[in-house]
Amino acid sequence: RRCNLTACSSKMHPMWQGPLAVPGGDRQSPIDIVVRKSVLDTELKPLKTTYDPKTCQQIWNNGYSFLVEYDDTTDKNTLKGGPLQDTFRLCQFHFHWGETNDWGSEHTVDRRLFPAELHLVHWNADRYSLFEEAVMEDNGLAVIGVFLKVGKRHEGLQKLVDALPTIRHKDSVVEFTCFDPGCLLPANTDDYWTYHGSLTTPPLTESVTWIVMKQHIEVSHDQLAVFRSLLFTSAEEEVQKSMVNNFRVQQPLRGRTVRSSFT
Ligand SMILES: NS(=O)(=O)c1ccc2oc(NC(=O)c3ccccc3)nc2c1
Ligand SMILES: [Zn+2]
Repeated sequence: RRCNLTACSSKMHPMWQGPLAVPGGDRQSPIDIVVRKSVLDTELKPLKTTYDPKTCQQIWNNGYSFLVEYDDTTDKNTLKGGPLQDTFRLCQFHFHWGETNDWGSEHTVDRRLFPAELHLVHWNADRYSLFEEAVMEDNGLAVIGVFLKVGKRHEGLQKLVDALPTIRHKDSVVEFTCFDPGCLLPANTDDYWTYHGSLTTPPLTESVTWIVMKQHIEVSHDQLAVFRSLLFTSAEEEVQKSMVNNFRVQQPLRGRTVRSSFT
């Protein structure tokens, strides 16, 4: 079970002890997806992703998670279809995880926790010219969420895992090329839930169309353990803090409907 709020908040990074909800925020993320309350929408199309591994640029520790960043100045990495009317460009992907395999995901499904969650962050390139503009608009961003379970080793993830010890501290950056983010998607991307929400870390802006995959991916215990070897703190800080429990607690649904692309 996810630790109760007090236990979590004592262990959680200060950032997550901050505002649990944005004042007046009525579409905050993450949420618990109550499967039997989700509504089938037959208009929802299959997702269409096109990613070019050559546009991968760097991997860095931003003090909340580690990010793999892509060149988003062209239409080489796009997300279309699903609930989206426009073409969205991938700018980065990152993860959230716990200190143990018992919790770590941001979204939950019928209160079920996963040890980690992948977020592929895209912005609406049909209407805006930069992420920074799109992040302020209610149809500006689309984030694909993929749950991770502990099981067999994920071969595609290993190249990324091997780079983590080189970015242990906050603000460390290394060049990272030729990585296909598509290898982190589950085999079935036709089955997903979608709802209107927000970024789950500051600035918490309510500009995200969330697309949460029903099918999870598997990574090995050892691969996930390397995530936990990262640090929230920069090299200069005297007290080093392990980067774990970098998830936000679930937010009120506030009457929103979660749609499903499947029955
Ligand atoms: N956990 S989350 O909701 O997916 C989430 C939360 C907070 C985020 O801030 C950013 N910023 C950029 O990607 C960015 C990209 C390009 C330039 C500047 C910023 N992405 C986020 C995703
Ligand atoms: Zn995230």
